[in-house]
Amino acid sequence: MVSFDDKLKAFSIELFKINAVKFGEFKTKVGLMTPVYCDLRIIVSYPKLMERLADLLIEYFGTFKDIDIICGVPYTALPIATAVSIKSSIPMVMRRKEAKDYGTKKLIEGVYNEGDKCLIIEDVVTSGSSILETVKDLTDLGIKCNETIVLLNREQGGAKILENNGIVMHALLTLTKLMEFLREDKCINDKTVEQVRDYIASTQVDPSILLKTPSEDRLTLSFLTRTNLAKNPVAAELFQIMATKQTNLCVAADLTISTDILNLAEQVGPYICVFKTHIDIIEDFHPNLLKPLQEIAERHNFILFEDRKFADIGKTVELQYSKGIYQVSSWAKLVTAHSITGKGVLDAIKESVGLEKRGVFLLAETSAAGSLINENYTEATLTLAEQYPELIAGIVCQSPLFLQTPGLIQLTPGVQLEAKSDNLGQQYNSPESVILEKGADVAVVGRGITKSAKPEIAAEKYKNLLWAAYSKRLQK
Ligand SMILES: O=c1ccn([C@@H]2O[C@H](COP(=O)(O)O)[C@@H](O)[C@H]2O)c(=O)[nH]1
Repeated sequence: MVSFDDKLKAFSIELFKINAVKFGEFKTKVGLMTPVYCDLRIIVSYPKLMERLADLLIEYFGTFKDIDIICGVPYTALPIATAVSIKSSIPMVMRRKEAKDYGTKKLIEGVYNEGDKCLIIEDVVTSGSSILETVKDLTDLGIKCNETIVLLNREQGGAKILENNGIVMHALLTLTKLMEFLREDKCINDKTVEQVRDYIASTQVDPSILLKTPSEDRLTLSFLTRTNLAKNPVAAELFQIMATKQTNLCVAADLTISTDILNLAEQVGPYICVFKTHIDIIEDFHPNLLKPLQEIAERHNFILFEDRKFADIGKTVELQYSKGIYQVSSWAKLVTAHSITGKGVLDAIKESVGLEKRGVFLLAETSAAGSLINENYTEATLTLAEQYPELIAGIVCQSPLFLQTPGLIQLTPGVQLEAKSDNLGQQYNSPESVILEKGADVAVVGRGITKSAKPEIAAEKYKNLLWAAYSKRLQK
């Protein structure tokens, strides 16, 4: 008789053969490098393999006697849960990621009763946050979720995080076990195994981060937790950079000579998460500036942000964003826009040619004294932002707005230690006050750094002050 381990090994090798598990150098959706990539969505194209997976999950889990329903974590695990449901005859419910905006607005489809015990099915677990999101929607309806069965545990801390939230994880495979099977079969070599092992050790997720539920006020959630709540991909990348580099400092590189811009990027690169430009103030601008600037951004892991403040009719914004000498859409992952002309600006940025991953910060308030923006305008700007969840990375503002939308980022300019204002209406707050009182996630510092004799030392100082204030905010 074939042992369970032998069946699991044969299944693992099949996964490798269909490229559901790959080894090499891959970029994750938040821009980090990983030596192993698992894409289990592909199993839907291999019905026999899907059937084997369902059989293995059922055999591994053992008795279903205490389970009333099963639920797959959307989307990859939905077909897996369907196969398990058919084979085990345990009814399934289905979770929507977003409530429909018509009809019943139900988040959980299917038949269930309050008090039902639900087994959660997932394909791959890293931090466990997707499982927790599904569990939250189920428990809100009175369904009990204490166990999950998953195909692959990436061993990056997810099991502990789930345990902290009262969920026991049963994993068919760990990354270690999978690599063992593949090495035995000579699909991968010792060096690959070493690389993945080092990667696992260096990318452990902090188990304390997901103790709080994602619906909490954004000011109480860590940037790492908020990575999973961001709907815009650049916002997710930015949260990840902030958490990894421990910086929420954006430098405003308002310099007018190309070499000064490049020198500044190099000097402050290690301390910032965002490099904000006004590209049209550069006197000697030539498109040749952009490649080295992007190279520095890549090397120091920060995001290029053109503070263009688009405000024209859609057609003109389309041209300003993607044409002309600056070709902003080809290099700036983030841009700013005014909401004054309404939807057209956002439709233009969304539809234009350029980088695939792009995000917009909408300006809802300004740091300028005597600004004509009023409360109604700010409110209307937030309503407009809600209509473009996948495009809007965040809001530029001066007060703690959108507290219940933790996937959005608050960017606050007007930060300096030395001055309270300049002679043209700019108003400054201290790093501590913008984070703790004004609700900023990312603080923009321009002249406080660029006018300093040693910008790298000033940047390090602002970085430390801003991060300390953010850490204090989390402990409140
Ligand atoms: O309300 C706003 C929106 C944008 N800014 C920009 O931030 C920097 C601030 O530079 P400092 O030298 O720190 O004053 C600058 O690029 C502005 O265009 C802002 O100040 N206020």
